[in-house]
Amino acid sequence: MIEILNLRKAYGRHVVLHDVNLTLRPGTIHGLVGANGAGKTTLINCLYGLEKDFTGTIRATGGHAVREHTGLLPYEPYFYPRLTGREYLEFCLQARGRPLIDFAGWNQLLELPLDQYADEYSAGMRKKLALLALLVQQLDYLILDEPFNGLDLEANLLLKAILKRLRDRGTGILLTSHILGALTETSDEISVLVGGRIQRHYAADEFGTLENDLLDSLHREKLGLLTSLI
Ligand SMILES: Nc1ncnc2c1ncn2[C@@H]1O[C@H](COP(=O)(O)OP(=O)(O)OP(=O)(O)O)[C@@H](O)[C@H]1O
Repeated sequence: MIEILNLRKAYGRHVVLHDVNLTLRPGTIHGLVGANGAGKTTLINCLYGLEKDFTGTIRATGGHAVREHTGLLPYEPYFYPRLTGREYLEFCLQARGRPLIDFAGWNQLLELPLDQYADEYSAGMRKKLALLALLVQQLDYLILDEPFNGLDLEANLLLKAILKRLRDRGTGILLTSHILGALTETSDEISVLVGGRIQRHYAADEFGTLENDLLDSLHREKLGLLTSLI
């Protein structure tokens, strides 16, 4: 289990995260939803150790550093120039001290041209390669920032199936998405981040009210305007 307790992060005088508490359990998909600028990426960066300057506690059971057993899919994966997809996968395994494997079986899933330069891939292919690199590492936890964004319909459907299978095999997954349906279809629980605060935590049997709650909390005034217009 990974626990975030009373996380507070500021950039200068701008407090971006206010006393955030969140738990990521093994065998669970935890969705994180929030408007642009709500603080999702900052939360992920603190969780993964990419931001150091925060207060609060982030701890994994067993006393391991979160990063030891956790993979991150960033919003926009970056690849060094002149590195093929295959070399990137090999680099990721070597960086974790894992033995090299034959990627052929794994690549039947995502069908990437592994011998082309990764920085010449399309946006969707780049996301698939970053995902494939996480899959081959067989990590205990995954943090996925907008994994569905940029993927075609086929890959979206496949990714949902992959995430559910990983969850059933015990992986704990933290997932952000602006596509509410993608979150409610895959997640076991969803936290709503508003202005850097966890506004509410929803269990799966409460997802039915989530869309209307969000509409009301985000757009109450506009909904009033809509009623007067239409
Ligand atoms: N390096 C930084 N320096 C200063 N302010 C930052 C920095 N990174 C993020 N912020 C601010 O922190 C707030 C939260 O940003 P963050 O990227 O975490 O939001 P987000 O929920 O991931 O948004 P989006 O859905 O648009 O990706 C924003 O107001 C942003 O301007």
